[in-house]
Amino acid sequence: MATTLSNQSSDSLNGDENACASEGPAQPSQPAAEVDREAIKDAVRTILKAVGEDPDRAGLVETPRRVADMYAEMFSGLHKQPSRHLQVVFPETYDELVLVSDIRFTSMCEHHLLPFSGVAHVGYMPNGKVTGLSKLARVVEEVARRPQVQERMTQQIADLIEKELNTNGVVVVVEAEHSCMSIRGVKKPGSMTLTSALRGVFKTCQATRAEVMSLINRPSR
Ligand SMILES: Nc1nc2c(ncn2[C@@H]2O[C@H](COP(=O)(O)OP(=O)(O)OP(=O)(O)O)[C@@H](O)[C@H]2O)c(=O)[nH]1
Ligand SMILES: [Zn+2]
Repeated sequence: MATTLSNQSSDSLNGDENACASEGPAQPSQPAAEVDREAIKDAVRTILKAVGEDPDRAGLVETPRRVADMYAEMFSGLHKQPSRHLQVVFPETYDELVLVSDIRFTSMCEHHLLPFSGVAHVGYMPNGKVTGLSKLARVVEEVARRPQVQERMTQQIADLIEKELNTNGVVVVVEAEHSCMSIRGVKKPGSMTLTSALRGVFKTCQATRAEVMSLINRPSR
C-alpha cells in the first residue's frame, strides 16, 4: 500500500508523547432539517445548463431527480444521531481490546463533493460494558454520510465512542483514497491518506498503541 501521510494527526503513530497533543475538539456537525430534494433538482438543472448541456434532452430529464436521491443518501448522516447506536450496551467484565477492522465506508469530501472511500479500524478498551460490534460499523457509516474531511471524521468516531461507552481507551484509524486527488486536480490514483485518533490508554501507553497498530497492520489483512 502506498501511504501518503497527508495531514496526519499529530496524536498518531510515533512514540513521542510531546507530539501527541490533540489538534482540538472535532467540529460539531450542523444537522439540517432534511435534504431538500426540490432545491437540489433545481440546482442540478442550473449546473447542467452552466456546463453547456440541455437539461431537457431525453437522457438528462431524470438526472436532477437521480442526483437529489443520491445526495439524500450520501448526506443522510446529517439527519441522524450516531450516538444512539452506542446506547445498546451489555455489562461485561472483559476489559481487553475490542477491535473491528476493515469497516468499508464511502464519504464525501466537503471541498469538492467527490467521494473518498476506504476502511476504518475501530477499537476500544471496555470499562464495565461493551456495545454490539455492528454498532461500531453503524457509527462509521453515519459519520461518513456527511460532507467531511477525513481528519474530522476520524475524530468524531473516536469522540462518540469515548463519550458514550466511557472506555479506558479508543483507537480509530482511517485509510482512504480521495477521488478529488485521483480523478482530477493533482491526479494521483492509488495515493492513500491515513488518519488516526487515539484516546486514553492508546495515547498514554506506547506498548498498547504499538500492539493495536500491529494488529491493524497485520500482514493477513
Ligand atoms: N486535509 C484534508 N484535505 C482534503 C480532504 N479532502 C480533500 N482535501 C484537500 O482539500 C484541498 C482543497 O484545496 P483548494 O486549493 O482549496 O482546492 P483546489 O484548487 O481544488 O485544490 P487541488 O485539489 O489541489 O486542485 C485539496 O488539497 C484537497 O486534496 C480531507 O479529507 N482532508
Ligand atoms: Zn476533495
